[in-house]
Amino acid sequence: MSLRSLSVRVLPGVGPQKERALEALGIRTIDDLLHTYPFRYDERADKPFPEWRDGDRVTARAVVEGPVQVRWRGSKSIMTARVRVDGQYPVVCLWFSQHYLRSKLTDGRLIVVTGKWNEALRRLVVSETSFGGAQAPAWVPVYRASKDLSSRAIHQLILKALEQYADDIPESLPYALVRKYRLWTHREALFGIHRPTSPEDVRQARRRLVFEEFLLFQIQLQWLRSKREEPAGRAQPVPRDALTRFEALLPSPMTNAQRQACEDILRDLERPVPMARLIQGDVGSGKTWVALFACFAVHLARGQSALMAPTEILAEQHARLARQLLEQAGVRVELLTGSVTGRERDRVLQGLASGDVSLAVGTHALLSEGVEFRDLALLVTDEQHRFGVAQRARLREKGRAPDVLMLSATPIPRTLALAIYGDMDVSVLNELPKGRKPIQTLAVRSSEDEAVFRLIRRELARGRQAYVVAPAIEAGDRDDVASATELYERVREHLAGFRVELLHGRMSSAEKERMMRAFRDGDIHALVATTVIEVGIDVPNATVMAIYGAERFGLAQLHQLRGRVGRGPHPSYCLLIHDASSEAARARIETMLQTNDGFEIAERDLELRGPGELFGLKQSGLPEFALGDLARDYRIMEVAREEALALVRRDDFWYAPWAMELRNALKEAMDKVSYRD
Ligand SMILES: Nc1ncnc2c1ncn2[C@@H]1O[C@H](COP(=O)(O)OP(=O)(O)OP(=O)(O)O)[C@@H](O)[C@H]1O
Repeated sequence: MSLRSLSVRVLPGVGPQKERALEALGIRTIDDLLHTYPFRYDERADKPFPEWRDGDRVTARAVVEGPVQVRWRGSKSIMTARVRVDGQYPVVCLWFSQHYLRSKLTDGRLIVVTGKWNEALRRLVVSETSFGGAQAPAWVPVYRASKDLSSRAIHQLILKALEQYADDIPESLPYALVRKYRLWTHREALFGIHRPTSPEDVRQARRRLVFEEFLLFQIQLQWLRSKREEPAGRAQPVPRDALTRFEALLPSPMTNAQRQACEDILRDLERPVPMARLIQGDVGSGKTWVALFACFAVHLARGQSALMAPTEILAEQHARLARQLLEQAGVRVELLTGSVTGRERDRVLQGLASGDVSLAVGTHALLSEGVEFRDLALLVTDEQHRFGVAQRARLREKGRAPDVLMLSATPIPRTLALAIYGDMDVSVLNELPKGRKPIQTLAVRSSEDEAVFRLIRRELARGRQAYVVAPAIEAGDRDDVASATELYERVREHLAGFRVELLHGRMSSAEKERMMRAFRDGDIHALVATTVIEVGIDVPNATVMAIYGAERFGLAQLHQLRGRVGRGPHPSYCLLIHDASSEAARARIETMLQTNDGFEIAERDLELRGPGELFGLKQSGLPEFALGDLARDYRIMEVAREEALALVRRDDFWYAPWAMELRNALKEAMDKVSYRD
């Protein structure tokens, strides 16, 4: 009999009413019940007596010092006894309706009592008693309850089900996995999570159940991915020495992380399935070089690449770098954006169609009508362009199932990357190029921002440039602009003699781009801006990032903004000007002062805010796990992913008996959750 089809009605004491109450909590079967997990455990602190406070729930070892008295109020009994706690403190214990314990409370007997301390009466109202010196369970699971069903009632039902059906709980994981990771069996884990005798029980039980949960999730992702890989791509004949030849073009050596990512890409290109790889890099870690290597390798294999940026100015920036590095090796690079028109556009289109252009750098314009490649083999895009089905179809028309490389400008914890992009392979750039000067981050109270201006003036006088970011305002654009304008006036006063400009969200994109260009070219000394400052903009001469209202920004945003400086040979500064009063705001600023590492910051962000909040992914299919926690359990996610990959690659996974229970669990999970494409 499968517990998945056994109704909770089989349990003694569950009639129609309880059945309905359980159903309201989503519990229909014994299997549902056993997999209803506690959301916390109430710890029974074993505090020494002098620390007991009125109302505390405490557990104590005590010796009975007689006399035991029982009084009756109607049908209810009240029993009291004098005991000595911890061998020293005399206390009166009180039991309601537990007179049946009387015969056990013999003089001099050691008992362990748990109850609530009443300071005024100096009495402990006992709810649980154990004998023989055994330790009472220290952790009591607490379940999400409803008004019809208390946590305690749910726990009782679960314990009954566990006792009655323990032998019918199947082992869902293949034995080899259970052994390899020394996991508890499914049955042991259920006992551990619902009836722990120590924190270690809960830890082991969780480890096993989270692994299983993540494994099921990853198998689904891998399965989706294998479907996606069905339309065969092609193996690209990249020469063995491609990486060496690329490195010879560079002004300085690649970081180890960059080289590793390039090797990952080479391996992908050589496989006949289309590449789907995400480059996860911290700000300034040099993602563009890696992307350009991929384009170069494809060029050597006689294919064409397209590199798509979210804005024209970023496309220009990439095109310039691509020309600098690759043209000397005979790679023809062209820029194609909305502003490229007329004869110039015709010339570029012709080059793409004939195959003379190996690398097209541009914006969305690359996808528009009339843009034809002779043989588009690689598409490099920004994370923001995560393609929908329609776009993918359009691309397929332009090339034959091209390889795809995606760049992510926001470091996110690896776990989350795996969870969100589990259908892609991930390379991480967690290392900055040598010779970067660390950015000095300082927190300044807004009333003391004179110091900020002193520092900016000093830097500008040295020929450097500065960004000043105006506070983000939730109320909307209008206030945003007003506050930015106000700040702009102040900055102008303080920086008299320098050229200061204002950039805000209500300017047209052409105006914004013009302004950014002027800043990039050094024609503007200080740029006051709302958060429209481009992600990814690379102005190595800028050395100050002053952020007003820093308490209102999220950690990821602060880190992105800070990443706009420290990109050249000069020492740089990030000034967080704030009026932080809330605990959370202070924690964010503190984190920024402590570390420059984007991945660490992302982890902290996740801890402080939770994944749903951080990425607004509630609707977009980031699954919510019953037990697993992406912030805490990322290692388990990594292992689960490897194992899932290995499993789905085995032909017999889909029919062999050893995987039957796992397939059943998978089917159940698939029925419950639906994923985005
Ligand atoms: N290994 C390296 N050694 C020295 N300089 C490098 C190296 N790799 C990249 N650079 C340079 O570092 C700067 C930052 O690189 P890039 O713009 O690719 O960063 P990024 O990873 O895209 O970061 P962001 O997301 O902050 O824009 C560029 O000027 C680039 O030429």
